[in-house]
Amino acid sequence: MPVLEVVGLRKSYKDRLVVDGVGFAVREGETYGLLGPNGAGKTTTISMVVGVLARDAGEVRIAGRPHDTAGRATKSLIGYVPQELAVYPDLTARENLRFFAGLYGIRGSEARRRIGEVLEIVGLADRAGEAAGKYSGGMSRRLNIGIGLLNRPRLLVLDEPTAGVDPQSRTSILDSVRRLAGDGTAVLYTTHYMEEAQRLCDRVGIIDHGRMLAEGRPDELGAPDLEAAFLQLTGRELRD
Ligand SMILES: Nc1ncnc2c1ncn2[C@@H]1O[C@H](COP(=O)(O)OP(=O)(O)OP(=O)(O)O)[C@@H](O)[C@H]1O
Repeated sequence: MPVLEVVGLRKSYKDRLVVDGVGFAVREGETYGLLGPNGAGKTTTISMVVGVLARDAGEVRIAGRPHDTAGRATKSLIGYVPQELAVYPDLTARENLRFFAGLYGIRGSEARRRIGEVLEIVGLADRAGEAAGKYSGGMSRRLNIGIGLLNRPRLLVLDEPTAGVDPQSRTSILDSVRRLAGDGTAVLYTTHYMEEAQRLCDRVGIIDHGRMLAEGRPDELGAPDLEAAFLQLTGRELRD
């Protein structure tokens, strides 16, 4: 059974249909990339998947159970890292993690253990005592991912985790994703970077104008590489 199953997702803003019948599944240990140009509907899709945005139609199942915005049981299986950073600049990385662990109801020695694990995974263990406001953009992004990992999610959802970060943080983020997937976490992420998706993703879905145009392993999409597949499918380069 997939960790995530999405069927027939639909969303309109006023009269504009921005997500139009999107469906896909992500299995345990699988990294699934949702690819598409600006405005394709990626963020809207994953916002509905995690439940921060109400859907007009469609179904989301997590580990076989229906996921609705009030469903605590399925919510606790998801780690969500949005595009915008959500860390407190005056707190250290460790203090940020402690604060967010508290929100998840993780306290005391369990919180300490979990925070230690997370800092290790995102490669910030040796900088954990520094104020988050002093971090580079890439380090802040890694801290944000760490927050999404505190509850040991079975599904990790990342919105453009490597956009605009320095090469070192990018490598670190991709290593973290590989390691988490290796441990069985299902990873759903969006990216603009085709070459990155080609290397990292077990499967990708190409989305444009709110529709899923193609889906499969990067080498299955019938073009020399993802960049070419994208151009064939949409008639456009990825970044217009
Ligand atoms: N709150 C909103 N109200 C009205 N329109 C919206 C709203 N949020 C998004 N849209 C529109 O819906 C479409 C899909 O947006 P979305 O953010 O999902 O795209 P995206 O693929 O994630 O793009 P990007 O790569 O730029 O983040 C866009 O045309 C956007 O302008």
